Amino acid sequence: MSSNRIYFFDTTLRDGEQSPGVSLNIKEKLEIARQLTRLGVDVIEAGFPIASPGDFAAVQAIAREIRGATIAALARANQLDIDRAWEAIREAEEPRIHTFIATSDIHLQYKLQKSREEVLAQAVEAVKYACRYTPNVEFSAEDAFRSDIDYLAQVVTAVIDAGAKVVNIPDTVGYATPEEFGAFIRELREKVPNRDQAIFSVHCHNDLGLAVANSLAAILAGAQQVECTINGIGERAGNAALEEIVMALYTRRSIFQKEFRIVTEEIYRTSRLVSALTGMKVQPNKAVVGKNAFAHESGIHQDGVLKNRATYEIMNPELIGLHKNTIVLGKHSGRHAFRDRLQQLGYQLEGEQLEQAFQRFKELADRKGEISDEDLLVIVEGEILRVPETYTLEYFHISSGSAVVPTATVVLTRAGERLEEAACGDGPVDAIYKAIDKLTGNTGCLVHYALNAVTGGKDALGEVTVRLKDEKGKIFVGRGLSTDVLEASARAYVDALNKLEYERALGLVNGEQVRESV
Ligand SMILES: CC(=O)SCCNC(=O)CCNC(=O)[C@H](O)C(C)(C)COP(=O)(O)OP(=O)(O)OC[C@H]1O[C@@H](n2cnc3c(N)ncnc32)[C@H](O)[C@@H]1OP(=O)(O)O
Ligand SMILES: CC(C)C(=O)C(=O)O
Repeated sequence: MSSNRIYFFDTTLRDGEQSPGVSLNIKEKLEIARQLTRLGVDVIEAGFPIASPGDFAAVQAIAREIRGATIAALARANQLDIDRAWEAIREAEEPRIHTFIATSDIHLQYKLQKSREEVLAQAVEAVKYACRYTPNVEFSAEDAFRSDIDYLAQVVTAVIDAGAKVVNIPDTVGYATPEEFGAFIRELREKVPNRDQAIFSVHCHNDLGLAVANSLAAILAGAQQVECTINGIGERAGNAALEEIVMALYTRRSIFQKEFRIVTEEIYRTSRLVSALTGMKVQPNKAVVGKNAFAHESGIHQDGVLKNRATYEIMNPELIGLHKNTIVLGKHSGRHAFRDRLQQLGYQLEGEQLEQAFQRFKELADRKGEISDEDLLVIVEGEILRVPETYTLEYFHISSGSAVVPTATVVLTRAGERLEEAACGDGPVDAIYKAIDKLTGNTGCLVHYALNAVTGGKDALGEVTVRLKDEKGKIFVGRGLSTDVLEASARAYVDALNKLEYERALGLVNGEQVRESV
């Protein structure tokens, strides 16, 4: 283990999925795990297997398929959680059990209702128990930063003695400031006599917008692993954003002098994929991956960049995988040019997937003319993420205006059967959704609807993201893309329903039996 090496522990699929309104199915989780592997993360925290049969199945599928990264599963400090975590990850190339318990007095008193002695004993017991399955055990002291540092040091020393190979020090509620957190990690390390027998890790939340700054301060203070998520998604205000930590380490390498194995050129693609699948848009001014991160709007800046990029750019956009392209793709382009551009964008589509994406590209090019890389990415992501279609949108007709009740007629096919219904609504989208509900018998409710223009101009593609909540509260994200926003809205809704049907078919909705194959 090089002392200069920083290990990236990605928890997009666990803490990231704890973002309100986010729910990923197995196919989506696998797709993200594959991309995280290409990105070069050291550890993928695939989920919390005890949480639900769906979580268990997703962690197991990732453990079975992914090679080249450690696969971690979260478990509370008890035998049932640890057994379940191990069962899910046992087939991984490099499995890791990640067990945790809180160490702050506020958590002990109110949440766990246990004394310090009891929690210390439970932490040690859990680590010893997990070590019966694998030597690769990580222990997290939840709410570590608000814990008494001498007690925390006692717990950390004891779990290392019990066999933990990684000890994680979270700022669970994002309370720390960088100077404080750096000093905290430094002091803690000094107070732990067996510190050299484990990797020290940090896990920072972003409640005060300081998660990345705190993670970097911890690295300077001796932390060797950082836990983070793509686009910084996660519980409440989110986690430290992986892409920001990586680019800070790279761009300011004279300060940090750290090595890591992240392939920076995969950052942009990973960010897009996670945003597309979770339905969580990246804000335009977000560092590194925001739409405006490399855009220069004002004259003085443009003049400077034209003369020398370094005047206003501290990072080369190509470093994160953002390429400018001069070849125009449009309705006269063929499969070779299409496939070639996809390869440049990092997608290797073959066979049926390539054909479907190509057909979709042609349909859009017919309506839109020039297709940009942004448009292409949306098409490809849609294709990769497509679940088997229970319902296919064939046709819809809208009657709407300022003085009429909006009415929609929708035609879907289900297993070759043509289904037709009409409904009125508060607006045209509402009317379409009511007609689809009648056709499919959907009783879930729409909890989120967002319309986003993929590129600029009046022929911009409209991308609609919806979140549909079923009777048990499970969320299904659907996406639709079209130059016509009503069509994009209809497609997004049908996509969400198809995902719901897909999970039902797998037996993962409402805690039913889990089927073996995914
Ligand atoms: C900081 C973090 O991000 S931690 C991870 C948070 N993630 C999640 O919670 C994922 C989703 N969670 C779930 O699906 C559920 O909460 C489950 C399945 C894990 C547990 O569900 P339930 O058994 O119904 O318990 P519930 O969530 O209501 O309460 C948590 C219980 O775990 C206990 N607990 C909390 N943390 C720990 C821990 N690290 N070790 C042991 N016990 C713990 C609590 O004290 C409480 O116990 P009690 O029932 O004796 O009061
Ligand atoms: C379980 C731990 C690592 C966590 O998510 C936190 O403390 O925020």
